[in-house]
Amino acid sequence: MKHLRVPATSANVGPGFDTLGLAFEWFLECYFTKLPENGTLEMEIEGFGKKYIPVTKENIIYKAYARVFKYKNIETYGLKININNSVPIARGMGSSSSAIVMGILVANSLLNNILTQDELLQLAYELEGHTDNITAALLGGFITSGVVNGQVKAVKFNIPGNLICTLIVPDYELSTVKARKVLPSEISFKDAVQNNINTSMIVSSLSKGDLKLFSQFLTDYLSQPYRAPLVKGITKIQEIARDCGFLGACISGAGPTIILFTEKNKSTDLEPIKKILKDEKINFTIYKDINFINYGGLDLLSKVR
Ligand SMILES: Nc1ncnc2c1ncn2[C@@H]1O[C@H](COP(=O)(O)OP(=O)(O)O)[C@@H](O)[C@H]1O
Ligand SMILES: N[C@@H](CCOP(=O)(O)O)C(=O)O
Repeated sequence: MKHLRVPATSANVGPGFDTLGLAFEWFLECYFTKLPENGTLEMEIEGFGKKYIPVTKENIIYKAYARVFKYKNIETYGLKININNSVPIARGMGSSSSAIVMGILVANSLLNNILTQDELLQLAYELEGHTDNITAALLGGFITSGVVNGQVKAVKFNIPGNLICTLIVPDYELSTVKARKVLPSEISFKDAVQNNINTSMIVSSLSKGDLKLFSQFLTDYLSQPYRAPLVKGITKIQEIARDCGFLGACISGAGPTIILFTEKNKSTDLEPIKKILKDEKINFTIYKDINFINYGGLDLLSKVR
């Protein structure tokens, strides 16, 4: 069996809609091997989604796996795969991208690394539809990405060692498809300019490790104003996040998870934030002191026996 881990990810990082991503030290994990008969599948899932994620060829891990064989015009190898999913689903932590990247990397591994990094990125992007999560899941770190002439391009930066986060994961799901439907087709020039400024300052401050500067440019004018009604508590939490000792708060990916960026070893107070969530009548789980990683699924494949 081989063993693979693919990180969960947080897309957008405030204003960087569809272009910025961060990889968490938090994984979708699997053990897999080739079965003798082509086209067969034996799949088991533990963890989040165990009760409702299909263990059939409809599973997106398998769809991504099969896509690689189709792309290379090779008959799909039989697959036995045991999945352990600790990534909350439809919460804005990139679960679908981790699943797609896993399927592609499993296929690539069984095909003796037939694909280049560019091909891996390209196939993953075509299945997911946006580049921010899949690039972070594949390569890790802090990623800027985009598509030019149909081709995915990504630039990776190391994440400052003193940047960690706290995640507030509500008990309700919000699919990325639904959260994209509320976005407008146009925004004002003023908002576009401010978003432009904020995104470039997030990239430059994070790449230089200047967390103070980073904390001042997290406001998003592209998606958050329209998604706020779907992400309970976000506006009020953002207003008080810095007073509570955090660097700032934003929606993780398409939500509904709220990410509170934190400087390591700085004291923070979650109580006022919990009160806001309580007033909004939200059930949630808080994950404190989550680390980021500078490696991705591409680096995390190992042969265990
Ligand atoms: N481990 C997994 N295996 C198979 N499918 C998964 C897995 N994780 C997520 N998915 C699929 O991805 C969907 C959620 O994707 P999406 O709405 O983009 O939310 P997220 O923010 O979690 O990526 C789920 O409904 C499920 O179909
Ligand atoms: N840029 C996308 C990111 C979606 O991330 P997810 O973790 O919610 O899948 C968006 O904001 O729609």
